[in-house]
Amino acid sequence: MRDPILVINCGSSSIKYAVVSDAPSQPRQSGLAERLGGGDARLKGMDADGHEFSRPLHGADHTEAMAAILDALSGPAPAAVGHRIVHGGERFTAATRIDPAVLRAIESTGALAPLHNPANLVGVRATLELFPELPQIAVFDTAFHQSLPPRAYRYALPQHLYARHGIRRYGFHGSSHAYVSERVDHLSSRPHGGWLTAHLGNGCSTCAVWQGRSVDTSMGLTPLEGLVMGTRSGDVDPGLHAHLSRQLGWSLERIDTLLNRESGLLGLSGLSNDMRRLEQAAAEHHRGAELAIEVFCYRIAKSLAALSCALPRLDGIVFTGGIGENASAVRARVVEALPHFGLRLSAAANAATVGGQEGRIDADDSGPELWVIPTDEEGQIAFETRQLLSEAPA
Ligand SMILES: Nc1ncnc2c1ncn2[C@@H]1O[C@H](COP(=O)(O)OP(=O)(O)O)[C@@H](O)[C@H]1O
Ligand SMILES: CC(=O)OP(=O)(O)O
Ligand SMILES: [Mg+2]
Repeated sequence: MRDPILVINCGSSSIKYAVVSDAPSQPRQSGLAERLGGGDARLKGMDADGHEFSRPLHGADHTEAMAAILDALSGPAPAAVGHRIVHGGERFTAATRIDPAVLRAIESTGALAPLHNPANLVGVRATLELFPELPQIAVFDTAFHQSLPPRAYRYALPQHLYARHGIRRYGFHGSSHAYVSERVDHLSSRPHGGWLTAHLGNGCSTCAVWQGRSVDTSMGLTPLEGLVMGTRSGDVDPGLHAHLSRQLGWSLERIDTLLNRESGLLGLSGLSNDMRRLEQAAAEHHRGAELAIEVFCYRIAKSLAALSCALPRLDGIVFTGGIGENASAVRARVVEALPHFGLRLSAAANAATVGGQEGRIDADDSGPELWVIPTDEEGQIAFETRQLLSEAPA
């Protein structure tokens, strides 16, 4: 039996890890190294015995944080490692065992996910060095969306850009959308239905899922398209780039930094990319925070309404990710901004479903269902890792 699986989710400024066992009674060993590169970098987590720990990382970068994580692991040695890789391009349509050729291919798609793929590879290299004998599996954010039809994945650009350069919409957060859509199919009285899933974390995306398959999603060629995010703008007029370049003389690097790191909730509010901070500030009538939350919610509703066109029938909406699981006021505003969908939110259930609770938050059966389902990207990555290894034993 391939157990347990070490899952590494190496992000732009943090690394999450989990040791996922098939034995459900065990507490899951997991943790987070955050604020990497800063003086206040920390590693927090829970060990194999269920004890919580927190230690300073003293300005550690990704490589040093990976070493600290591998050092902190306790309990049985992992049997395999599953890595979250954000961009798999058109080449990777499913989880794939990592070898030198696969590593080179992931490197070459790095330009399409500059905040993510280079960081993902740091995690891969560190575990390859520490566990050279273990199978290492790449699980791609893009893979779940490979079922998109051409009408959803093609941009209205000349054909050769797609045919020769792979310029198309790919979609991301696939492990999260796959997990919550499968879970709602299991929990709901309307299985195998049409669901809209909203993953609202630091990165945010929506997805339309019909009978277990992704049929459209809000992110595109890169994880910048679509919703307003923590520091990413989401959709802007494509003419903005030329305008900034011609009128303000901005370089491509400057524009890229603006759209990926200085925009979104942070840019709109002028205060923070953190929804908790913005909710506090809005309660004290901070105008920027109020506007940032208003635009954030409206854009989610607009995206859900647009994606509903991809579904023959709408059975319900699922909220997930740090904001989707906790910010009940955001969920209420999104539902309010969709007045034509017959949604009926239960204010009491909505307020009570926070802090990792799973549950239905609609008032009755008269319209589409509303759900909060805490995501489990690590569990989904471990599941796909195990599945690949059982299909193709080492
Ligand atoms: N209790 C809460 N209320 C409102 N927002 C929250 C709460 N807890 C977490 N968040 C928000 O969730 C976001 C981070 O989501 P998360 O899914 O953890 O991010 P990541 O994409 O890094 O995994 C932040 O904006 C954070 O403020
Ligand atoms: C793809 C993406 O946006 O990922 P994250 O939410 O981890 O930044
Ligand atoms: Mg995330």
